[in-house]
Amino acid sequence: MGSNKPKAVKIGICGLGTVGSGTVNVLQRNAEVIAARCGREIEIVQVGARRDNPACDTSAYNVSREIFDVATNPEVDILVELIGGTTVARELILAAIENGKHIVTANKALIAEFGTEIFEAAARKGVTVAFEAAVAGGIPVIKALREGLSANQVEWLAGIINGTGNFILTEMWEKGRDFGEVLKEAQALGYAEADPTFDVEGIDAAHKLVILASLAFGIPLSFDKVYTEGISRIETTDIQYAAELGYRIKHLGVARRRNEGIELRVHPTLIPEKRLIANVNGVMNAVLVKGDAVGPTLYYGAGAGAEATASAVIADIVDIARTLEVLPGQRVAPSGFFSDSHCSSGVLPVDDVETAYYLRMSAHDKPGVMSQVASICSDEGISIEALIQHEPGEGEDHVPVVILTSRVQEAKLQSAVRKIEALDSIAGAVTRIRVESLG
Ligand SMILES: NC(=O)C1=CN([C@@H]2O[C@H](COP(=O)(O)OP(=O)(O)OC[C@H]3O[C@@H](n4cnc5c(N)ncnc54)[C@H](O)[C@@H]3O)[C@@H](O)[C@H]2O)C=CC1
Ligand SMILES: N[C@@H](CC=O)C(=O)O
Ligand code: NA
Repeated sequence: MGSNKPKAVKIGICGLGTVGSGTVNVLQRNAEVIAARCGREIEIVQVGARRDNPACDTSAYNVSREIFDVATNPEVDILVELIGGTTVARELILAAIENGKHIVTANKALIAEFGTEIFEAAARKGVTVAFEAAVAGGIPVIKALREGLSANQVEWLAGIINGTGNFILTEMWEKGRDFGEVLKEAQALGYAEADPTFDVEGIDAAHKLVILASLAFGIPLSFDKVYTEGISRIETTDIQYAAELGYRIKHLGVARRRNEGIELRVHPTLIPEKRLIANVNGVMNAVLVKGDAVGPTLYYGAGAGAEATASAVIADIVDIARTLEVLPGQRVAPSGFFSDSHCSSGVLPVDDVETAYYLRMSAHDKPGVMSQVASICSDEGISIEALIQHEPGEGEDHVPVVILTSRVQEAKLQSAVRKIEALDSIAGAVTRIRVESLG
């Protein structure tokens, strides 16, 4: 009598860096439990890597120095792309799809910028593309949005979605460490992107935000429309003033549905310290999603790192393995929506966005300065909700002044700041950081 056990699913892994080696290690260590959950074994039939990585043992596998061998290997059911970037990775994935392979990738840049092309190619070939590891590392937030929250109209989402950035801000706040030194540590720990500018200038978070927004609202992937600001200009002084006012500074991605369109923005943000998300530290990420039916939900976990990310990569492999024999139309679509034109809302220009603001300026220590600033704010319809002004230091004639404003439209805030900076009694530029209550 023959066995009814389904045949193993055969995977090819391309890229043996941080995530690739983590994936090999977790697949080896947890092979039994993964196979039990999957209903079949997962067999690595080929690894594409320029060189071996001492962090994992691939001696039992067929290792090719040419990753495109994996895309053409007739044995491979699923190609796992872990090389990163948007050039070779795009060609590799399109070649693999053309050869009928399913795809698992951790590559947010690629999905955010070329996802539409890749999903269309996959749909034509009846294969699937899975990318849980692309957003918030090990947190199953893509699955939550695509499946767990499918009954909801998502009203907004906000997340700490870059582990490197959160690690840097946390170390600056908790230990007063220097920005550059902490970034180097994040690179050594394998958290940072190949080009760490992506982490510190908000580009990586913007990639992730457009993926989340597309899944949440059914809008096209629109990376070019995200307002993007990073953490590179955050100073320890601002972290300390924010704390004095009862806030933490976090780098946040925000996507909000409004009647006029969708807000898509990533930037440093003051968040009231009593919010759970304000206390998400180190490499941890968290995503808040507000659905009309379920209300607010929060997803928390490691946003980067070898095994945390491997956890998401392998969950995608398991998902595909479970539905290998299912007809393509019966699988969950990569975008979570079967209708292409689910939502026609456009992305709003940042000038239309309304938030409260933290402003820090250096003011001449003489009477009347604050009334000039207050009068400029009032002319733009801005009220001052809180103010910090310390005594000047010995021999100093300028003092730092910190203001928390009411909610104000971006364009009006910028106009007020220009007028404040033009005052003789204000030295240099005004530091501005948005404030979100997330209530
Ligand atoms: N490191 C992390 O914590 C996370 C990374 N990701 C994503 O996972 C992907 C991989 O990231 P890491 O493992 O951190 O990068 P990595 O730089 O550690 O590993 C990439 C590997 O791919 C190899 N590679 C690059 N181009 C190649 C080519 N043309 N042929 C053969 N090998 C090639 C490199 O030699 C390297 O070993 C990226 O898309 C990244 O954004 C996603 C979530 C978390
Ligand atoms: N560089 C990224 C890695 C995970 O996506 C980060 O720091 O979050
Ligand atoms: Na994830």
